[in-house]
Amino acid sequence: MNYNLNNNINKGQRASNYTAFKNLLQLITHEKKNLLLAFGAILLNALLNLMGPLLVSYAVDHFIVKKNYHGLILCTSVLIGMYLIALFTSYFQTKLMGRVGQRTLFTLRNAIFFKIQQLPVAFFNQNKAGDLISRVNNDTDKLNQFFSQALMQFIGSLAGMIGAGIFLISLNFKMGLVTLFPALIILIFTRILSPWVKRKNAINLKTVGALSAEIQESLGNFKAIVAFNRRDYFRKRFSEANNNNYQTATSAGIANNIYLPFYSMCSSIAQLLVLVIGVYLITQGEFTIGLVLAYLGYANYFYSPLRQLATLWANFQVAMAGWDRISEILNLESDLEIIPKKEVTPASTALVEFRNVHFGYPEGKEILHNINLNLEPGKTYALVGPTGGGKTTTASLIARLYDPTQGVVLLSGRDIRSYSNEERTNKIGFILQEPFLFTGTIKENILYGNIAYQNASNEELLNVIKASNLEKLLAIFEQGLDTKVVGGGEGISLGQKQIIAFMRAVLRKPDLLILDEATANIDTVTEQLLEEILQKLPTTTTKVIIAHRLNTIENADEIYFVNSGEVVKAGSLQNAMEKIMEGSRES
Ligand SMILES: Nc1ncnc2c1ncn2[C@@H]1O[C@H](COP(=O)(O)OP(=O)(O)OP(=O)(O)O)[C@@H](O)[C@H]1O
Repeated sequence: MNYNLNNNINKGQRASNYTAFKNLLQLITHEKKNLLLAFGAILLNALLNLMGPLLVSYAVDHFIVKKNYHGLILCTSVLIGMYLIALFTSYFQTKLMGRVGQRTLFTLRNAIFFKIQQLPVAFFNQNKAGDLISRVNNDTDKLNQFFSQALMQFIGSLAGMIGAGIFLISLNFKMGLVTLFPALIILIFTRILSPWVKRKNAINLKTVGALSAEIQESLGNFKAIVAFNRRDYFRKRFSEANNNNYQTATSAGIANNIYLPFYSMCSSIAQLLVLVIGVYLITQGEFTIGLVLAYLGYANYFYSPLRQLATLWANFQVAMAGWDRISEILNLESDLEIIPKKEVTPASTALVEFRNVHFGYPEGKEILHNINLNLEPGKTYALVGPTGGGKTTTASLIARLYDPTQGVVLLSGRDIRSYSNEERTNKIGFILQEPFLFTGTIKENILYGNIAYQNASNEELLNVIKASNLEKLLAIFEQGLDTKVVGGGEGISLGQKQIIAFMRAVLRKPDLLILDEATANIDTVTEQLLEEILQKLPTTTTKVIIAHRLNTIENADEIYFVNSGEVVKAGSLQNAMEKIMEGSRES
């Protein structure tokens, strides 16, 4: 499956504004009560504001013209009271929506993070961490801004406009239509331009992601950059990404600001129309001054929010572009689904069996071609072959980091796809080529993913470590279990990292232990120690060892040669050596 989020195939799935917004609202259904309260407050606010021009018009025609000061004071008091309540409703909804926005941000970030964690390794192969971070941090924040600041203003402005429109039409139908005509032009203009504006914002968010990916890549590889003196190269790449972001941000800014001048112009035209026609109607005796004032007031109530809407609509486009990028992740499903359990009569006693397995990475050539393989319990297997021959890929299929493109992998006679993740990882321990350590202590790192000893005290754990013959390895670290590990294992040598990863895997007592170049950075004395520990593992533990160092594999029961899509028995170590030499010469 193609998991590349920045690939063109995903663009076809982009939702319209309406569908995107509907999907987004589904995510915040639990905020229904607060949204309704805020909605009520904003409607009340709009209604109170709308009563203003009518009261002013009434005051002019009935109290000012007729010099009724008592009525004027009363009317003014009502007006002040109304504006005070309107102020309170505005404060109330702002506070409420601020909280809704923050909670939405929280929910969204959790939803994306949890989804990312469910996705298979292929997803991480195809996407840059920086871009994913930008989606989790930056794009969700765009939505938060929309929710906490813009949504209710948006609804309030719309409600105000609809109310003002009703007043305009009901006060004088023809004049109302003339006043509202520029709004029709605005609507058409907005509909035509919105997809373009959203696209500009989507491109901008993509370049923010690319910039973030660039930063992440250079920070993650700073040692290589310094060692190879590639600062200039990375500076150039960063400048390019930064420049791209600058260009797209500028054009998104222009796109976002295109509404405002046009809306303002239409608004001024509408007010001019009211004035001209209103003055004409007064001279004809069909209108009063108060009515023209009210008309101007309502035209203002109709067109002022429109100006605000111009900015809000741009915010909405940014938020929807962000939401598209977020939904791209939320809509992904892992293709490593768990299928129903179906016992397969084992063709053999094998712990792991490959039946006609084919595999290729997305958009790549086939790496494994029709492989049939049996790994028996308790035996040690070595996978050897030239660089890039497919050893790690074979091991990854055994551990179900990927599924075969064809054929099936069986674990204890059962399709490996029918095991839950927990069952499978309990049975298989995989020590990767580049072990990753988490910030914490060695204890936390060796217990990573190990439920059995999660709450064990240091003393209890030390006993388990002794029983597993690992105490000599732990002794390499001065502060034992409490040795601090920082920033992914910085400050710890690669060999030491491999020892911690080794202890982590052995302590889980798996049925199958895969060591992928797991001792490549360990001195020969310590390697001998690891070999002894491996020998003392339960007799039923199957071991798969991938190694270039031949002394590591000399005790294997069976050696497999992996190259050019094939996994074949190499027979003796000597034979394997010759095959590797041949394979290397060919490639
Ligand atoms: N994530 C990936 N996406 C695409 N192609 C990949 C990926 N990982 C490996 N490959 C390709 O698959 C082939 C086999 O790679 P693999 O890592 O299995 O080889 P290997 O025998 O373990 O090599 P080495 O001895 O260098 O570790 C190589 O051509 C490699 O470029």
